[in-house]
Amino acid sequence: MKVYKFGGASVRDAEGVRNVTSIVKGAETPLVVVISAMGKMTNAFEELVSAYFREEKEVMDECLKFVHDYHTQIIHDLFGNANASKRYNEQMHHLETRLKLSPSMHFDFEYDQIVSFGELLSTSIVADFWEQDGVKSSWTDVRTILKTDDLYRDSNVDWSLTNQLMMQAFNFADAEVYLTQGFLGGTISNLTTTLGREGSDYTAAIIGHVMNASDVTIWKDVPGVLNADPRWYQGAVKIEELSYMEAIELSYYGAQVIHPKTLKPLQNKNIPLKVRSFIDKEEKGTVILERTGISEQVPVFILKTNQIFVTISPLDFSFIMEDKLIEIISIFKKFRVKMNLMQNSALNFSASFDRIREMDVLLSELKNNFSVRYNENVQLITIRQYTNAAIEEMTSGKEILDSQITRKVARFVIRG
Ligand SMILES: Nc1ncnc2c1ncn2[C@@H]1O[C@H](COP(=O)(O)OP(=O)(O)O)[C@@H](O)[C@H]1O
Ligand SMILES: N[C@@H](CC(=O)OP(=O)(O)O)C(=O)O
Repeated sequence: MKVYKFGGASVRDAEGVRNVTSIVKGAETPLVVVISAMGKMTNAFEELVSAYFREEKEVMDECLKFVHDYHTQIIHDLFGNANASKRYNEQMHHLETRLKLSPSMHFDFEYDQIVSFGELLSTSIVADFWEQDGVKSSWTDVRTILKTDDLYRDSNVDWSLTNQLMMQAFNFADAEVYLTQGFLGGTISNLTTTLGREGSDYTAAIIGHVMNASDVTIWKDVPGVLNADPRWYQGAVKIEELSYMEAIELSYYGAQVIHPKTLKPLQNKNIPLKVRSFIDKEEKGTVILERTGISEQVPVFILKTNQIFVTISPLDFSFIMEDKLIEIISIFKKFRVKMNLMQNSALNFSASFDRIREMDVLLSELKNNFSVRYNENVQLITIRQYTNAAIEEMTSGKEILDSQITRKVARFVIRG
């Protein structure tokens, strides 16, 4: 069997849904199709859940209207009638009922219960459209078969339970194509969880792993994995073939095209991952598989923007030794800070990480025992297979706050 994953950009409007439908119609079966929330709906749901949590009724209503209008426009364009998707109406009803309850005090829990509707709504619309358009498929609620712990917003998969439930559900007895949601999971008590932002690639890999897929394809708005994000770097070139190891490194350093958790489940069973374009369907894309050596000798550039760069030093002029490191890292772990770069010297520990919601609380906790200096809005640039020319191109005329250079990789924290 095969797994196809379509992200938000591929289903951001009715034309996108039709395009995805035509790809699925031309696909080899048996097939499991994983779909994310439409367009940027997860961001819209994040605003909705924040308003809900703060009990700001007017903002909530505005957000909900935005979500509803966005989807009904697509339904209208697909079916010629904005009220034509029964499954959408049912899910919308569940969402509205949920929003009438008072929120608990657990933001991450509430986040998952509400933001998950992005995927539930999108797959509902697609399922109804496929029914009308003659694509025989079965809509599956992934929360009932992809079981996780209750670490809301970043849940961990229970592989043994998932294996058992998923194998039973995707048995291909009743359908040749299953349609399900990316990004979501469910606890054993049937509460909704999410796998972390942009986690639908990971869902496809989990399904591929459990079902022993022959391959997994993630359909993107780019021709494949390029040597840089084309939105940022003009003249980016496609990489035909990558080893799992290289791909893991790229996603680890922050190349947004593949979610970092995606590669491991596939590598463990030697299942190739294809990255293909839903725009240019003739394009072969990039294949990621077991291979030795490095692909092409082009430098690969990875940019992470909007970073916080913090330098932490003990108040009493003591060295940064293991005990201090443990203390600092425990605080970071508590706030779920994902460090993208770290460095230490005799008296300082520095790290670059993505901004978090509770930034002020994190800083004040660190300040209890350390002196803390930080810069906001910095860039972290990673160059794999760097050359002097590539370093010059990325850093010339810029203020470098920190750098790390190893045999294969050069990394720079740059102001602004
Ligand atoms: N090395 C890279 N190669 C290709 N695309 C990249 C790379 N780095 C970043 N990107 C960006 O990743 C985007 C696709 O990922 P994403 O938007 O997360 O897709 P989806 O929402 O479909 O999962 C592309 O539009 C591109 O701008
Ligand atoms: N909708 C979720 C999950 C996801 O992976 O989406 P996409 O495939 O569009 O990146 C998010 O935006 O985080």
